Amino acid sequence: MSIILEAEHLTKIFTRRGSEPLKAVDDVSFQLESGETLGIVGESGSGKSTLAKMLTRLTDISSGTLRVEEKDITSLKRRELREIYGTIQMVFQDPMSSFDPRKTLGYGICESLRNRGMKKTEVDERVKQTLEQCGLSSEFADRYPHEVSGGQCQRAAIARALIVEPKILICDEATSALDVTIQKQIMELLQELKEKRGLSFIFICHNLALVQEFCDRVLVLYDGKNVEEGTTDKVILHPQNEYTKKLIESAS
Ligand SMILES: Nc1ncnc2c1ncn2[C@@H]1O[C@H](COP(=O)(O)OP(=O)(O)OP(=O)(O)O)[C@@H](O)[C@H]1O
Repeated sequence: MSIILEAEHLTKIFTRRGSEPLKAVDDVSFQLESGETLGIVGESGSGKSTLAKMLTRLTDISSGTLRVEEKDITSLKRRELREIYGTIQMVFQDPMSSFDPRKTLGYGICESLRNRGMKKTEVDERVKQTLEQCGLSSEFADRYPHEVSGGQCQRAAIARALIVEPKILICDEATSALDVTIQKQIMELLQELKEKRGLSFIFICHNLALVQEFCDRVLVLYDGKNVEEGTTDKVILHPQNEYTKKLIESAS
């Protein structure tokens, strides 16, 4: 297997006028293999979302190096990032707020393709196909975010991420806002996409049962630091770090 993403000593410091600088992500290093699912766990405020945003360059990196398919993307400028978004995409926790309420889901899903100058007929066909792959009929393209359920909206958000045919999907609590049955359906969809497309996943989730079911390896963040990393069974069944032990105890 080849390494598709490599984080070396990633650090994020938030500075705000009138308050002490905050190290939200502190010297985090890890590798993601092609086709692998890496879970990132940790208590609220441990830096999971900040790390996810660094990996997609939605937030700037204070120090360290980030490579995607061996290309150093640590300091790429906004306009240079378009190429990277063909490889790496993100799905957020709240699907409703990730779509513009005044635009149809179809409009939101194909935005990145339009920006690439693809023809309208081709774009429409891709939207239809991708929606169907995500378990929604093509008529959902004409609906507005408030006209669909949370689960359907998350499927549309996954379609929007997949339409550019990325290799890496970062899911930041992508099922946390959904009820248990819908959560299970979305997990099945992600599993199917993983098998069919050979996608690599970074799966941020506070539900350790889901992490255990879905992830090959787990990284534990505590106070912005990578305190433990290993295969899912090793970390969850035989944790070494005291903090990981507490995290697992509190979840069971
Ligand atoms: N834009 C920002 N400016 C300043 N501080 C921030 C910013 N974003 C996050 N933080 C701080 O960074 C730390 C890590 O936050 P982050 O959202 O990454 O944690 P998390 O593990 O994802 O938490 P949760 O599970 O609750 O979503 C927190 O102390 C948070 O207050």
